Amino acid sequence: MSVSETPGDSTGEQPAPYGSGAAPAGDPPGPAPERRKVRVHHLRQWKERGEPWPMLTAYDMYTAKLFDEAGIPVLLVGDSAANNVFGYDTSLPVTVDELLPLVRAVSSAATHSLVVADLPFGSYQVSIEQAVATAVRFMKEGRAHAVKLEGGSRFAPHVEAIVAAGVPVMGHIGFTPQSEHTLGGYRVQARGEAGVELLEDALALQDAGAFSVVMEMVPGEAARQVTRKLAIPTVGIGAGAECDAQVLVWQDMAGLRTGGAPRFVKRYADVAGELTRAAQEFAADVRGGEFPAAQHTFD
Ligand SMILES: Nc1nc(=O)c2c([nH]1)NC[C@@H]1CN(c3ccc(C(=O)N[C@@H](CCC(=O)O)C(=O)O)cc3)CN21
Ligand SMILES: CC(C)C(=O)C(=O)O
Ligand SMILES: [Mg+2]
Repeated sequence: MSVSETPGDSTGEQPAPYGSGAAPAGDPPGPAPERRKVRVHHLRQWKERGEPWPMLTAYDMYTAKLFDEAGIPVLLVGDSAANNVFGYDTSLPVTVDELLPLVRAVSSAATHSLVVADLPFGSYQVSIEQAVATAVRFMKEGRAHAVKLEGGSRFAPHVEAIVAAGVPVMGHIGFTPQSEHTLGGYRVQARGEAGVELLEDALALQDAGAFSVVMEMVPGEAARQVTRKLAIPTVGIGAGAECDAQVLVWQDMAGLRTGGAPRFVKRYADVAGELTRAAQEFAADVRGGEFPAAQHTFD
C-alpha cells in the first residue's frame, strides 16, 4: 500500500481520488470515503507517488457511467469513434459535429472521471486560431474537461494557445493515427535514433503546458526514457509497462471488436460472444413463441 497524504497538508488538498491506497489502517469502519472529481493535478500526484493509473475510451452514456463507477479516472472520447462507433476504416473522416454529441453524452454520465475530448483530423492543424476555436467548442458544447491532439514540437504553439485559453491539453506522440498516410501505415515509431525525436517532442509538449502525453506504439525502452525525463504523466498504448498510465480502446479491452487485434491489446471480456448469445436466444424465443410470456404482457 502506498503512503497516503495527510489530510490538511500544506496544499489543503484532500487525498487524491482513487489511488491504490485505501483508507489508512486504523480508520473507523464506515462508508468508503467520498470519491472526488478527478482533476489534472491528481494525475501528476499519482506519477510522483509511482501509482500507475488506467484510462479507457468511452463514446456513450452507459459505458461512461460503468467505467466511472469502476474507478477509471480518465475517460477519452477518442476520434477512434470513427472506427468503433461510425464504422469508418480510418480515424480521418470523423468530424467535430459527429464527435460533439458523444462527448456531451460521456460528460453528462461521468460524475467523477475526467473527460478528455480527442480533436479530430482537420479541426486543429489549419491554424492556432482554429485549434483554440475547436478546443473551446469541445469544452462549451461538449462539456469536456480537457482536449487531446496529435503531434509533437510542431504543435507546441497550438498547445500553448489552447492552454492559455484555459483548456487543459493532453498530447499524443509516437504513432499518430491521423498521420497514417505520412507515417506509411500502422507502424511502430521512435525505433533507434528516432527515440531522440520522441523525447524532444514530449519535452516541447510539456514546455507548452500539456498536462499529460500519450505515447502510441513506441519501443518500451524509448517510452521508459521519456517517462523518466518528464514531470507530467505519460499514457502508453503499445508503449510498455514503464509509462505512468495505460490506455486501451474499450471495444478492444472488452472483446466487442472481433477479428485480429493489435499486439498491445489485452482482452478482459467476451462482450461480442455474450451479445451474440443474447441476440440468438431472443430470436429463438420469439420464433418459438416463448417471448413475450405472461409477465411481459399487460392485462
Ligand atoms: N479499435 C481500435 N483500437 C485502437 O487501438 C485504435 C483504433 N481502434 N483506432 C484508432 C487507432 C488506430 N490504432 C491502431 C490500429 C491498428 C494497429 C495495428 O494493427 N497494429 C499491428 C501492427 C504493428 C506493426 O506494424 O508493427 C500490431 O500488431 O500491433 C495499431 C494501432 C490505435 N487506435
Ligand atoms: C487510442 C487512443 C489514445 C486514441 O487516441 C483514440 O482512441 O482515439
Ligand atoms: Mg485518437
